[in-house]
Amino acid sequence: MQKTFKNEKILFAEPLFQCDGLAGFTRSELYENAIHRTLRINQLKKEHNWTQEDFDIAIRCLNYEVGFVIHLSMFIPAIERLATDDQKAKWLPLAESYRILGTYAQTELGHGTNLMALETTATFDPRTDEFVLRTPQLSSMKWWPGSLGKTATHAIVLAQLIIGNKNYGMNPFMVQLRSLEDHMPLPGIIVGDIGAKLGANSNDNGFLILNDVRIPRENMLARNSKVTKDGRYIQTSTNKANYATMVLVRLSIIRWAEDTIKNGSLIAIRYSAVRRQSSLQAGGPEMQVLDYQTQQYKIFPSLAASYALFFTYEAMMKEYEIAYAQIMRGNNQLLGQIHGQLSGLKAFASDLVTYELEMCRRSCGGHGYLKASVVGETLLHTLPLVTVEGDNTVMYLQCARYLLKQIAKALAGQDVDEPTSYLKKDILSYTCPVQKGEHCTNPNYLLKIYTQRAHSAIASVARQLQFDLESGKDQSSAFNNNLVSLVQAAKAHCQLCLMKNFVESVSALERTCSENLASVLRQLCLYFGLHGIVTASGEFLESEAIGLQQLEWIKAEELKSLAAIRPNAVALVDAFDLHDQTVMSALGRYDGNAYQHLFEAAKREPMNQTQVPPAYYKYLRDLIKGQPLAKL
Ligand SMILES: CC/C=C\C/C=C\C/C=C\C/C=C\C/C=C\CCCC(=O)SCCNC(=O)CCNC(=O)[C@H](O)C(C)(C)COP(=O)(O)OP(=O)(O)OC[C@H]1O[C@@H](n2cnc3c(N)ncnc32)[C@H](O)[C@@H]1OP(=O)(O)O
Ligand SMILES: Cc1cc2nc3c(=O)[nH]c(=O)nc-3n(C[C@H](O)[C@H](O)[C@H](O)COP(=O)(O)OP(=O)(O)OC[C@H]3O[C@@H](n4cnc5c(N)ncnc54)[C@H](O)[C@@H]3O)c2cc1C
Repeated sequence: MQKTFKNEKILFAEPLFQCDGLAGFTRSELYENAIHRTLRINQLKKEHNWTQEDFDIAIRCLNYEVGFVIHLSMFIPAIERLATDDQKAKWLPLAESYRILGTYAQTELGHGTNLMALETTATFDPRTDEFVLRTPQLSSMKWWPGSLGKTATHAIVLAQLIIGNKNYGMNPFMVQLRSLEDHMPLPGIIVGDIGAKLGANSNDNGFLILNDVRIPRENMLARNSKVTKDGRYIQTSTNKANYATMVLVRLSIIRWAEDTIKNGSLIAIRYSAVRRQSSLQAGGPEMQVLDYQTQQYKIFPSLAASYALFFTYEAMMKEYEIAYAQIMRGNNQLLGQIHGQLSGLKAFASDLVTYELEMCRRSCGGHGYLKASVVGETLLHTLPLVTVEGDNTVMYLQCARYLLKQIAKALAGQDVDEPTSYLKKDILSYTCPVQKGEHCTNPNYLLKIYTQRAHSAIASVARQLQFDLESGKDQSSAFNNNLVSLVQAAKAHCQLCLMKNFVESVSALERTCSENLASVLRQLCLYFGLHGIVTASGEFLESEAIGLQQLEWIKAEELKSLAAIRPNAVALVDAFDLHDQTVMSALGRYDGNAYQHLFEAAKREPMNQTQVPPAYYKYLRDLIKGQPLAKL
């Protein structure tokens, strides 16, 4: 799955990267540890001539529990995408050498989704050839940007550009926040951490108030638009190009989701293989809980999702690289496609993973509630992915907006993008591919069912929108009247994408891998397809892609698939080739000694470092001895 990290031994030989000790760290300790880790990985990269890919894999091996995440995943990519060549020549070397530490400051206390309504302003002052940055009111302050609280010396601030009395919309500005001498905030800058979060507390997400902060005109990142000395606004590319960084991060989130669900399914399956509980025959030996059909039903979806997301990330990375290369040459033809695809898939991947991670946690019984099982921690660390880089509902709607455009083109006989080519088909020409039970054992037949369901969902909401408009609703009311169906259509398209990538990737692998491996992957792909239909059976029936008879066959085949996957389940998670220190879980260690590792973790619990707790002397002793308690 993930390229085996040849440098794993080097990384995990150092106590800094051994994860057992993180439990019990305070926020400040987590924060410092994360910074220390990234800088040490950087040193290892130099000492061992690692590539950038090695560096990235090292961070993934640590489950992104590192510092400078936004500096690396947004600040630097934003300079690469939004700056002119001269600006890149100035800022990139400083950022890449950590001489400046950055954040991407777009979201405000009052707005995160609605970028058009961002309140921070950058007003051009032709007298001094500067921009004056201001967060005019409480709701305007930047709020959430990672590393903003205590670390960033610079921010790419997204602000409304004002020239004279005209607003030219959101543009990016490089703003120094702190002195490079003593790290103190510069004049006009009020900055700090926004406080503890549910998870990811090593990250200092911060707030930023800008009180008439002046920056030189050349600090506006001007690849896509610039302001001349005499105050003229010149747009050299679509202003959507200023959104480019977000598209990249949405792609990264799909891989983040893949990484976390691999961890979750590995822990759940390895633990379910060693956990014995109850027996089916009275007086018989206790069963591995992995042999219960219900346990398989709970955790095999996360196993299938791990592989589905791996194949989808690989496919989308290729699609993104093609689009990005064209966009950087000024050809925005694929911008709408890559935005529509990645908006939807980021939302679908993070929704899928947060749901399946909780199922993995529940499948571990009581021990799933211990931090030492790590599944719960992983879930808390993953929960933000349904919100960051675009709230999932909003992202689905962006995807749906793209799909509506595509189906309109298809119905007008125009060309459509490859990912929506199925919309060219006549919606009435579909026939159910599953005419007998054995058809349900062929992923290609299932793919046709997914295709019809997606096409039907998109066509149906497009018709309803048209009907609402023709019956006199205005555009926004018609849209708001159909948001739920639009989200449903986007999800249907995304689930088709995952199934298509899974089927195509397995058929490509079949040409080179052993038949044994091919049959295991085919089985998992089939299960992924069957399970997806069963869990959304209402939509598939509504689309007439299947009838009740087909659903009955599919449900039966899904349960058969569970038994077929069972013999290979542990091997399929071992194939992730994840180091114990990456998984970190006492329940998911390669050696299977879950109880021993749980007990070792309990012994490391700080409260166990003394036999008698301080509370005994304060409260319990007198209580136990029947002596009256002093006034508390
Ligand atoms: C090297 C790395 C190593 C180590 C790092 C370690 C780990 C990193 C790994 C992964 C990193 C992952 C995560 C990091 C963690 C957290 C990061 C979180 C950071 C953030 O959250 S940053 C803030 C994110 N904010 C948003 O996403 C805002 C969401 N809102 C919007 O995007 C927009 O408001 C909107 C799309 C909802 C609406 O846009 P709009 O107001 O312009 O209006 P329209 O809907 O009409 O759109 C107009 C037009 O523009 C097109 N469009 C919109 N967005 C885009 C886009 N992104 N790209 C291209 N085109 C876009 C839209 O389609 C319309 O076009 P049309 O032709 O007119 O239809
Ligand atoms: C851990 C974390 C890290 C972050 N890091 C950064 C960062 O580094 N830089 C940065 O700039 N930002 C960052 N953010 C902010 C993040 O990008 C925003 O929170 C995100 O874009 C969602 O916007 P919001 O918070 O305004 O939610 P809102 O949009 O207010 O969402 C609230 C509800 O309103 C709904 N809603 C909103 N608009 C619509 C609509 N048009 N149609 C239908 N429903 C709608 C949403 O679906 C949601 O249910 C971070 C956030 C988190 C949690």
